[in-house]
Amino acid sequence: MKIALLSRNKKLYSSRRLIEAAEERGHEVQVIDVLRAYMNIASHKPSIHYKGEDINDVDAVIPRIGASVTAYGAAVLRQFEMMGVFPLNESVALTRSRDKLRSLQLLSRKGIGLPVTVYASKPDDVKDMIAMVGGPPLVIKLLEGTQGIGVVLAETHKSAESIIQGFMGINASILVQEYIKESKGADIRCFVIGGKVVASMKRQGPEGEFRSNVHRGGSATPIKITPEERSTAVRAAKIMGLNVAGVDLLRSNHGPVVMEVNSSPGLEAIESATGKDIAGLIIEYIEKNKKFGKTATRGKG
Ligand SMILES: Nc1ncnc2c1ncn2[C@@H]1O[C@H](COP(=O)(O)OP(=O)(O)OP(=O)(O)O)[C@@H](O)[C@H]1O
Ligand SMILES: [Mg+2]
Ligand SMILES: [Mg+2]
Repeated sequence: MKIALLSRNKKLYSSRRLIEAAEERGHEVQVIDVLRAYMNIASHKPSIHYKGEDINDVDAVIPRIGASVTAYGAAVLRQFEMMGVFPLNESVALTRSRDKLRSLQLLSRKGIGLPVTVYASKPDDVKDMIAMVGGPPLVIKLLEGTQGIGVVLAETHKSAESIIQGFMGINASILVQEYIKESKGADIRCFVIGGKVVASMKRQGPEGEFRSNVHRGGSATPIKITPEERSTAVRAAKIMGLNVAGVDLLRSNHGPVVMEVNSSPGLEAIESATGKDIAGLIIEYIEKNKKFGKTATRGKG
Protein backbone atom coordinates (compact mmCIF):
# COMPACT_ATOMS: atom_id res chain seq x y z
CA MET A 1 0.00 0.00 0.00
CA LYS A 2 0.93 3.64 -0.22
CA ILE A 3 1.09 5.53 3.05
CA ALA A 4 1.22 9.30 3.46
CA LEU A 5 3.18 10.35 6.53
CA LEU A 6 2.22 13.84 7.64
CA SER A 7 5.42 15.05 9.21
CA ARG A 8 7.41 18.24 8.97
CA ASN A 9 10.70 16.42 9.41
CA LYS A 10 11.40 12.93 8.15
CA LYS A 11 14.67 12.79 10.07
CA LEU A 12 12.94 12.72 13.46
CA TYR A 13 13.21 9.34 15.20
CA SER A 14 9.48 8.55 15.10
CA SER A 15 9.15 9.47 11.42
CA ARG A 16 12.29 7.52 10.49
CA ARG A 17 11.09 4.42 12.33
CA LEU A 18 7.63 4.52 10.74
CA ILE A 19 9.16 4.86 7.25
CA GLU A 20 11.58 2.01 8.00
CA ALA A 21 8.84 -0.28 9.35
CA ALA A 22 6.55 0.41 6.38
CA GLU A 23 9.27 -0.12 3.80
CA GLU A 24 10.39 -3.34 5.49
CA ARG A 25 6.87 -4.62 4.90
CA GLY A 26 6.92 -3.62 1.24
CA HIS A 27 4.89 -0.42 1.49
CA GLU A 28 5.64 2.91 -0.08
CA VAL A 29 5.78 6.02 2.11
CA GLN A 30 5.37 9.60 0.96
CA VAL A 31 6.33 12.18 3.56
CA ILE A 32 4.18 15.29 3.41
CA ASP A 33 4.99 18.52 5.19
CA VAL A 34 1.41 19.61 5.95
CA LEU A 35 2.21 23.30 5.73
CA ARG A 36 3.26 22.83 2.11
CA ALA A 37 0.20 20.83 1.09
CA TYR A 38 -2.65 22.73 -0.55
CA MET A 39 -6.20 21.65 -1.07
CA ASN A 40 -9.02 22.14 -3.48
CA ILE A 41 -12.31 22.50 -1.63
CA ALA A 42 -14.45 21.72 -4.68
CA SER A 43 -17.88 20.19 -4.16
CA HIS A 44 -17.78 16.38 -4.16
CA LYS A 45 -14.23 16.41 -5.51
CA PRO A 46 -11.80 16.97 -2.68
CA SER A 47 -8.13 16.88 -3.68
CA ILE A 48 -4.72 17.52 -2.19
CA HIS A 49 -1.74 18.82 -4.06
CA TYR A 50 1.86 18.67 -2.96
CA LYS A 51 4.75 20.19 -4.85
CA GLY A 52 2.64 20.39 -8.00
CA GLU A 53 1.52 16.78 -7.77
CA ASP A 54 -2.06 15.55 -7.27
CA ILE A 55 -1.98 13.14 -4.30
CA ASN A 56 -4.74 10.70 -5.20
CA ASP A 57 -3.31 7.23 -4.77
CA VAL A 58 -2.85 7.01 -1.00
CA ASP A 59 -4.34 4.10 1.01
CA ALA A 60 -3.61 5.32 4.52
CA VAL A 61 -2.39 8.44 6.25
CA ILE A 62 -0.34 8.69 9.44
CA PRO A 63 -0.62 12.07 11.12
CA ARG A 64 2.45 13.20 13.08
CA ILE A 65 1.36 16.79 13.38
CA GLY A 66 3.19 19.18 15.67
CA ALA A 67 1.20 21.08 18.30
CA SER A 68 1.98 24.42 16.62
CA VAL A 69 0.34 23.39 13.33
CA THR A 70 -2.66 21.48 14.74
CA ALA A 71 -5.38 23.46 12.97
CA TYR A 72 -3.90 23.40 9.47
CA GLY A 73 -2.61 19.87 9.93
CA ALA A 74 -6.06 18.70 10.98
CA ALA A 75 -7.54 20.34 7.86
CA VAL A 76 -5.13 18.40 5.62
CA LEU A 77 -5.94 15.20 7.48
CA ARG A 78 -9.68 15.93 7.15
CA GLN A 79 -9.21 16.42 3.42
CA PHE A 80 -7.65 12.94 3.19
CA GLU A 81 -10.64 11.60 5.14
CA MET A 82 -13.04 13.28 2.69
CA MET A 83 -11.19 11.44 -0.06
CA GLY A 84 -11.83 8.16 1.78
CA VAL A 85 -8.21 7.60 2.85
CA PHE A 86 -7.85 5.59 6.08
CA PRO A 87 -6.33 7.73 8.87
CA LEU A 88 -4.31 6.09 11.66
CA ASN A 89 -5.96 8.65 13.96
CA GLU A 90 -8.77 10.73 12.61
CA SER A 91 -8.87 14.51 12.59
CA VAL A 92 -11.67 14.87 15.13
CA ALA A 93 -9.85 12.72 17.67
CA LEU A 94 -6.63 14.60 17.04
CA THR A 95 -8.12 18.04 17.64
CA ARG A 96 -9.95 16.74 20.72
CA SER A 97 -6.75 15.45 22.24
CA ARG A 98 -4.94 18.74 21.58
CA ASP A 99 -7.45 20.62 23.70
CA LYS A 100 -6.66 19.79 27.33
CA LEU A 101 -9.97 21.05 28.71
CA ARG A 102 -12.08 19.29 26.15
CA SER A 103 -10.11 16.09 26.79
CA LEU A 104 -10.60 16.27 30.55
CA GLN A 105 -14.31 16.98 30.10
CA LEU A 106 -14.74 14.02 27.73
CA LEU A 107 -12.86 11.70 30.07
CA SER A 108 -14.71 12.90 33.17
CA ARG A 109 -18.15 12.35 31.66
CA LYS A 110 -17.25 8.70 31.18
CA GLY A 111 -16.01 8.32 34.73
CA ILE A 112 -12.27 8.00 34.02
CA GLY A 113 -10.17 8.68 37.13
CA LEU A 114 -8.63 12.14 36.93
CA PRO A 115 -6.73 14.33 39.35
CA VAL A 116 -9.16 16.87 40.86
CA THR A 117 -8.75 19.73 38.41
CA VAL A 118 -10.04 23.30 38.24
CA TYR A 119 -9.71 25.38 35.13
CA ALA A 120 -9.60 29.13 35.21
CA SER A 121 -9.12 32.10 32.99
CA LYS A 122 -9.90 35.08 35.23
CA PRO A 123 -11.12 33.80 38.58
CA ASP A 124 -12.24 36.40 41.11
CA ASP A 125 -11.86 34.08 44.02
CA VAL A 126 -8.45 32.43 43.97
CA LYS A 127 -8.86 31.12 47.53
CA ASP A 128 -12.02 29.24 46.54
CA MET A 129 -10.20 27.74 43.58
CA ILE A 130 -7.41 26.51 45.84
CA ALA A 131 -9.98 25.07 48.25
CA MET A 132 -11.72 23.25 45.38
CA VAL A 133 -8.67 21.05 44.76
CA GLY A 134 -8.25 20.38 48.47
CA GLY A 135 -5.68 23.09 49.25
CA PRO A 136 -1.88 22.95 48.92
CA PRO A 137 0.29 21.25 47.89
CA LEU A 138 -1.16 21.64 44.41
CA VAL A 139 0.01 21.74 40.84
CA ILE A 140 -0.53 24.76 38.59
CA LYS A 141 -0.25 24.26 34.84
CA LEU A 142 -0.13 26.65 31.96
CA LEU A 143 -2.61 25.38 29.42
CA GLU A 144 -0.12 25.94 26.61
CA GLY A 145 2.79 24.27 28.39
CA THR A 146 4.73 21.31 27.07
CA GLN A 147 7.69 19.15 28.09
CA GLY A 148 7.08 20.04 31.72
CA ILE A 149 7.64 23.76 31.18
CA GLY A 150 4.86 25.76 32.78
CA VAL A 151 4.06 23.06 35.36
CA VAL A 152 4.63 24.33 38.89
CA LEU A 153 4.24 22.79 42.33
CA ALA A 154 2.93 25.16 45.00
CA GLU A 155 3.44 23.88 48.52
CA THR A 156 1.72 26.63 50.51
CA HIS A 157 -1.38 28.83 50.24
CA LYS A 158 0.80 31.90 49.83
CA SER A 159 2.88 30.52 46.98
CA ALA A 160 -0.21 29.04 45.27
CA GLU A 161 -1.97 32.40 45.37
CA SER A 162 0.99 34.36 44.09
CA ILE A 163 1.73 31.90 41.25
CA ILE A 164 -1.94 31.91 40.17
CA GLN A 165 -2.03 35.70 40.30
CA GLY A 166 1.21 35.85 38.33
CA PHE A 167 -0.18 33.69 35.53
CA MET A 168 -3.41 35.70 35.53
CA GLY A 169 -1.35 38.86 35.24
CA ILE A 170 0.01 37.68 31.89
CA ASN A 171 -3.49 36.56 30.77
CA ALA A 172 -2.56 32.88 30.71
CA SER A 173 -5.24 30.20 31.10
CA ILE A 174 -4.33 27.69 33.77
CA LEU A 175 -5.30 24.40 35.34
CA VAL A 176 -5.06 24.00 39.09
CA GLN A 177 -4.75 20.38 40.05
CA GLU A 178 -4.59 18.16 43.08
CA TYR A 179 -0.96 17.11 43.61
CA ILE A 180 -0.58 13.33 43.47
CA LYS A 181 2.23 13.03 46.01
CA GLU A 182 2.06 9.23 46.03
CA SER A 183 3.33 9.06 42.46
CA LYS A 184 6.72 10.25 43.78
CA GLY A 185 7.87 12.09 40.65
CA ALA A 186 6.93 9.24 38.33
CA ASP A 187 4.27 8.74 35.70
CA ILE A 188 3.34 5.82 33.46
CA ARG A 189 3.06 6.06 29.70
CA CYS A 190 0.79 3.39 28.23
CA PHE A 191 1.14 3.00 24.49
CA VAL A 192 -2.21 1.97 23.05
CA ILE A 193 -2.71 0.56 19.54
CA GLY A 194 -6.14 -0.58 18.40
CA GLY A 195 -7.61 -0.94 21.89
CA LYS A 196 -4.62 -2.76 23.42
CA VAL A 197 -1.75 -1.54 25.57
CA VAL A 198 1.23 -2.81 23.57
CA ALA A 199 3.95 -1.32 25.76
CA SER A 200 4.29 0.70 28.93
CA MET A 201 7.08 2.56 30.64
CA LYS A 202 7.63 4.38 33.86
CA ARG A 203 9.21 7.79 33.66
CA GLN A 204 10.94 8.99 36.79
CA GLY A 205 12.11 12.52 37.39
CA PRO A 206 15.58 13.13 38.83
CA GLU A 207 15.98 13.41 42.63
CA GLY A 208 13.98 16.31 44.02
CA GLU A 209 11.99 16.88 40.78
CA PHE A 210 8.26 16.13 40.73
CA ARG A 211 8.06 16.32 36.92
CA SER A 212 8.93 13.09 35.15
CA ASN A 213 9.39 14.57 31.66
CA VAL A 214 12.38 13.11 29.82
CA HIS A 215 13.12 16.68 28.70
CA ARG A 216 13.48 17.63 32.37
CA GLY A 217 16.03 14.89 32.98
CA GLY A 218 13.61 12.03 33.64
CA SER A 219 14.55 8.42 32.86
CA ALA A 220 12.37 5.73 31.30
CA THR A 221 12.18 2.06 32.25
CA PRO A 222 9.73 -0.69 31.31
CA ILE A 223 7.00 -1.35 33.86
CA LYS A 224 4.36 -3.99 34.44
CA ILE A 225 1.00 -2.30 34.75
CA THR A 226 -2.03 -3.51 36.70
CA PRO A 227 -5.24 -4.69 35.03
CA GLU A 228 -6.94 -1.51 36.27
CA GLU A 229 -4.25 0.66 34.70
CA ARG A 230 -4.54 -1.30 31.49
CA SER A 231 -8.29 -0.89 31.25
CA THR A 232 -8.09 2.81 32.19
CA ALA A 233 -5.60 3.45 29.37
CA VAL A 234 -7.65 1.50 26.84
CA ARG A 235 -10.86 3.25 27.83
CA ALA A 236 -9.24 6.69 27.73
CA ALA A 237 -7.96 6.11 24.18
CA LYS A 238 -11.37 4.85 23.11
CA ILE A 239 -13.23 7.82 24.61
CA MET A 240 -10.93 10.17 22.72
CA GLY A 241 -11.53 8.16 19.55
CA LEU A 242 -7.82 7.43 19.07
CA ASN A 243 -6.59 4.22 17.45
CA VAL A 244 -3.06 5.03 18.57
CA ALA A 245 -2.48 6.94 21.79
CA GLY A 246 0.01 7.58 24.53
CA VAL A 247 -1.97 7.62 27.76
CA ASP A 248 -0.16 9.17 30.72
CA LEU A 249 -1.23 7.92 34.14
CA LEU A 250 -0.29 8.72 37.71
CA ARG A 251 -0.52 6.06 40.43
CA SER A 252 -2.67 7.70 43.08
CA ASN A 253 -4.12 6.45 46.37
CA HIS A 254 -7.49 6.38 44.65
CA GLY A 255 -6.31 4.30 41.69
CA PRO A 256 -4.85 5.29 38.33
CA VAL A 257 -5.61 8.85 37.22
CA VAL A 258 -5.19 10.03 33.66
CA MET A 259 -3.08 13.14 33.16
CA GLU A 260 -3.37 13.34 29.43
CA VAL A 261 -3.90 11.41 26.22
CA ASN A 262 -1.44 12.04 23.41
CA SER A 263 -2.42 11.54 19.79
CA SER A 264 1.13 11.52 18.37
CA PRO A 265 3.09 9.70 21.05
CA GLY A 266 6.83 9.61 20.43
CA LEU A 267 8.45 6.27 19.64
CA GLU A 268 12.01 6.81 20.79
CA ALA A 269 11.65 6.54 24.57
CA ILE A 270 9.10 3.70 24.49
CA GLU A 271 11.07 1.64 21.94
CA SER A 272 14.37 2.06 23.75
CA ALA A 273 12.87 1.43 27.21
CA THR A 274 10.95 -1.70 26.18
CA GLY A 275 12.92 -2.96 23.17
CA LYS A 276 9.63 -3.39 21.30
CA ASP A 277 9.09 -2.66 17.62
CA ILE A 278 6.25 -0.17 18.12
CA ALA A 279 6.61 1.29 14.62
CA GLY A 280 6.12 -2.21 13.20
CA LEU A 281 2.99 -2.72 15.33
CA ILE A 282 1.55 0.56 14.03
CA ILE A 283 2.11 -0.46 10.40
CA GLU A 284 0.59 -3.87 11.14
CA TYR A 285 -2.44 -2.16 12.63
CA ILE A 286 -2.89 -0.17 9.42
CA GLU A 287 -2.50 -3.32 7.30
CA LYS A 288 -5.25 -5.06 9.26
CA ASN A 289 -7.67 -2.17 9.62
CA LYS A 290 -7.37 0.11 6.63
CA LYS A 291 -10.58 0.40 4.71
CA PHE A 292 -11.84 3.03 2.31
CA GLY A 293 -13.75 5.75 4.16
CA LYS A 294 -13.35 4.08 7.55
CA THR A 295 -13.74 6.96 9.99
CA ALA A 296 -16.43 7.95 12.46
CA THR A 297 -17.02 11.28 10.73
CA ARG A 298 -15.95 10.95 7.07
CA GLY A 299 -14.30 14.35 7.27
CA LYS A 300 -17.37 16.07 8.67
CA GLY A 301 -15.22 17.39 11.50
N1 LIG B 1 -1.30 16.54 39.47
C1 LIG B 1 -0.05 16.08 39.47
N2 LIG B 1 0.45 15.40 40.52
C2 LIG B 1 1.72 14.94 40.52
N3 LIG B 1 2.59 15.11 39.50
C3 LIG B 1 2.15 15.76 38.41
C4 LIG B 1 0.81 16.27 38.33
N4 LIG B 1 0.66 16.87 37.13
C5 LIG B 1 1.84 16.75 36.50
N5 LIG B 1 2.74 16.08 37.26
C6 LIG B 1 4.12 15.76 36.85
O1 LIG B 1 4.59 16.80 36.00
C7 LIG B 1 4.87 16.31 34.69
C8 LIG B 1 4.47 17.33 33.64
O2 LIG B 1 3.05 17.54 33.65
P1 LIG B 1 2.14 17.48 32.35
O3 LIG B 1 2.36 16.21 31.62
O4 LIG B 1 0.77 17.79 32.76
O5 LIG B 1 2.69 18.71 31.53
P2 LIG B 1 3.59 18.76 30.23
O6 LIG B 1 4.36 17.49 30.10
O7 LIG B 1 4.34 20.03 30.25
O8 LIG B 1 2.53 18.88 29.15
P3 LIG B 1 2.41 17.96 27.86
O9 LIG B 1 2.53 16.55 28.34
O10 LIG B 1 1.08 18.30 27.31
O11 LIG B 1 3.54 18.30 26.98
C9 LIG B 1 4.12 15.01 34.60
O12 LIG B 1 4.73 14.13 33.68
C10 LIG B 1 4.15 14.48 36.04
O13 LIG B 1 5.36 13.80 36.30
MG1 LIG C 1 3.25 15.49 29.90
MG1 LIG D 1 1.74 15.84 26.04
